[in-house]
Amino acid sequence: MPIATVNPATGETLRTFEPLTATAIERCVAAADAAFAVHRATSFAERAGLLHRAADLLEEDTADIARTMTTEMGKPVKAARAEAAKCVKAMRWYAEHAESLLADEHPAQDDVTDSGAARAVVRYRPLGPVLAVMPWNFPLWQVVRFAAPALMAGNVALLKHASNVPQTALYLEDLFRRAGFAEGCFQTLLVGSDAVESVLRDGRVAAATLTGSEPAGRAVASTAGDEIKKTVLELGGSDPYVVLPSADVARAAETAVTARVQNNGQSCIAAKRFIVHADVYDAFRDRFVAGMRELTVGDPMDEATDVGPLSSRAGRDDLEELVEDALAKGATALCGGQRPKEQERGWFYSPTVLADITPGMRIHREETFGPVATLYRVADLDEALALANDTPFGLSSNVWTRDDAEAERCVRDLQAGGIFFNGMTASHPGLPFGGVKRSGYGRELAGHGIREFCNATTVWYGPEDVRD
Ligand SMILES: NC(=O)c1ccc[n+]([C@@H]2O[C@H](COP(=O)([O-])OP(=O)(O)OC[C@H]3O[C@@H](n4cnc5c(N)ncnc54)[C@H](O)[C@@H]3O)[C@@H](O)[C@H]2O)c1
Ligand SMILES: O=CCCC(=O)O
Repeated sequence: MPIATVNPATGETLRTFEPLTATAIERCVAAADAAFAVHRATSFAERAGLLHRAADLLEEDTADIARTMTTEMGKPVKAARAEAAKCVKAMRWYAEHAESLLADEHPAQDDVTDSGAARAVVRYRPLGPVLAVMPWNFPLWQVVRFAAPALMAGNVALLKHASNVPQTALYLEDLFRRAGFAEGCFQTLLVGSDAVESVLRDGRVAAATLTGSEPAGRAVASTAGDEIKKTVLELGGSDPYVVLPSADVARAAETAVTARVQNNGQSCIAAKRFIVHADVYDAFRDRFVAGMRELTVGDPMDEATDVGPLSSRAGRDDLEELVEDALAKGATALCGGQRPKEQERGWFYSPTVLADITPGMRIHREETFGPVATLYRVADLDEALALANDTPFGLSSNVWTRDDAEAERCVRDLQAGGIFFNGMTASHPGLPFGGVKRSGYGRELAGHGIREFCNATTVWYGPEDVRD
């Protein structure tokens, strides 16, 4: 795929970029290695000062970078501004909390004594340059939620961003440089995915994080496995949204619309499969479908737009094929089910709700990356949980109930990295984020995220080395 800015609302190619040569990549890896030697020795206070400065600059740049994101991948510009604001918040959160999250740990004195030590501590030390392979869907946020903790821990970053968001990728490098991070601490490699393997095999690169699809995760994890390097994988999701009889159905249906179409439906943690108890099915369906029909689809630069185009022609075509397969096999489109007639250019798809889904349809098991919901009717909680777990993915999940026993049962049985009751899944700097099954492994955000790329080092002092 060429490295280019192609406006998904029009299909027009606006800028193209040459990928870095092998020599230029080598220079970047060498710069990362050199930067790590310096950055790892800085104090938490120094790093926090730099990250706060980056947050301030991003806050000032919000309107411009939001327009760049919208131009490159089509999200409504109001959502792009919200994404930038979330990045500012996460930068400040890690600037303020990293030192305490990575404070030395003190094992129980009994264990210290039993090990023969006078004292022992666990210290979190950085690993080195980390390669970040990132997707286009939240082109700032996906990078910042890795970079803020990584830089605070003393690591440095090499970013290989998705090929359709090169200007956002270059903006990020510039942002960290302007904030005062030393040359080489954060670099954008404008390269195709074919360059990832050799960078990851380089002995100076310590680890990799990938957010993206299952095939990309598999490719990066297998190279990293071969090199015995640490990875974190944040992959796809097909999150269930379960509505049970005790729920506030009106609120559940209203939230369901946002949960499905946020980011033009292209979010890993968007609710995708709506599993509704028979007692409240009709009421939920009618409100949900009405809400989906009311959405404004159109120019993502327009402040009134709810749903813009999909990020690429391939993305729109893949979604369309999933819907057509389902319709051919007996699904019913309660709304949408086709491209909107009003948009002649660009890669738009109408907000869609499909009912009468059966296991033989591709859409039952594959991720729908766009504004398409599948709706299921279930007889009881057992059936809801079985259906919720009948997916290769395990990212997050949503349950609407006011019954504590039902909620406890969901916490015990749902196979997912998150369970959100009476609301929709959303990430937050202070809450760990990640999945199980084919959604990947490892965690981002909170203390879990910052420790992923640290060497938890046991420091053991013998009896003759006693200090106060
Ligand atoms: N779990 C999460 O946090 C999360 C967040 C956002 C997106 N996603 C997932 O990402 C997918 C959509 O994003 P996308 O289309 O950008 O994904 P993608 O896998 O096509 O691309 C992601 C990144 O991986 C690179 N890549 C692709 N194939 C590669 C390979 N063989 N070797 C090395 N690098 C490779 C791409 O160039 C890009 O930088 C969806 O499945 C979505 O659910 C997951
Ligand atoms: O695509 C994944 C969404 C990530 C997030 O909202 O943190």
